[in-house]
Amino acid sequence: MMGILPGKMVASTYPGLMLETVIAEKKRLRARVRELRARRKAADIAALAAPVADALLALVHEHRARRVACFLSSPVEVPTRDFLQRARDHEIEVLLPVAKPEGRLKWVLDTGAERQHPLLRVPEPVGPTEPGDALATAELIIVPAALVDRQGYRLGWGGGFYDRALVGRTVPVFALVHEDEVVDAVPRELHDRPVDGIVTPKGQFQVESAQ
Ligand SMILES: Nc1nc2c(c(=O)[nH]1)N(C=O)[C@@H](CNc1ccc(C(=O)N[C@@H](CCC(=O)O)C(=O)O)cc1)CN2
Ligand SMILES: Nc1ncnc2c1ncn2[C@@H]1O[C@H](COP(=O)(O)OP(=O)(O)OP(=O)(O)O)[C@@H](O)[C@H]1O
Repeated sequence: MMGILPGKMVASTYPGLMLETVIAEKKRLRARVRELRARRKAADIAALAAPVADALLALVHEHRARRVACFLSSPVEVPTRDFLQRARDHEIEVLLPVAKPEGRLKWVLDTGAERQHPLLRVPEPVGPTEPGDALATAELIIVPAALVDRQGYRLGWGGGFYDRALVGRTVPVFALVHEDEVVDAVPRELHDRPVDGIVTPKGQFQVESAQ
């Protein structure tokens, strides 16, 4: 198999795959997840809001976190707004991401105000961005994903936003996905780092430790 990066290998659950193959496979999987998500019915997604809020709140309490990072779900993601409302009621601060064009995330404390991102198909919070490395002030980080595998390797939407934001983080990071988005193996590149746990509407799971 020849290509633009011949011979560059990837340490992965897909041993021996060329880097270009991993990238193509990630692309194929993202398209597949997009397709499956587009088929989900709004009522089915709405029914997940309360159980997910329970699961996330339990996680926050378990970690005794007073400030967490989460995200404003799109209409096809696991819904987060019930959780955000309950976090507000419990005086738990939630940092929400704003995607900047250079590929970085900025963080805004949740107040309930939001708007549609002008280019991406996701909502974003409205409010002042927190200064400095705001994510470093979160005691627990909940991240979106297209897929996550049982070792905690996640596939995002290819922007590298979370890959960059999570470099060097030491607090627990949990991926929030639909139940059928937890898979056996996600293709890995060297920059990919596993999350510590997974939350689905069925509850939370610790990931299997890497072999
Ligand atoms: N709700 C949410 N907010 C988020 C993200 C996310 O994945 N979900 N992000 C993650 O990096 C950042 C924004 N960057 C993004 C980059 C690409 C796509 C994207 O291509 N999305 C797909 C599928 C959308 C969906 O499932 O609703 C698409 O537009 O086809 C989305 C967000 C920060 N905020
Ligand atoms: N730590 C990093 N620093 C700089 N660039 C990075 C880093 N991690 C990943 N990238 C770049 O980001 C791009 C997307 O990476 P990848 O396909 O793993 O994204 P993803 O995990 O799907 O997206 P996200 O992290 O936004 O959820 C790649 O071009 C990659 O080189």
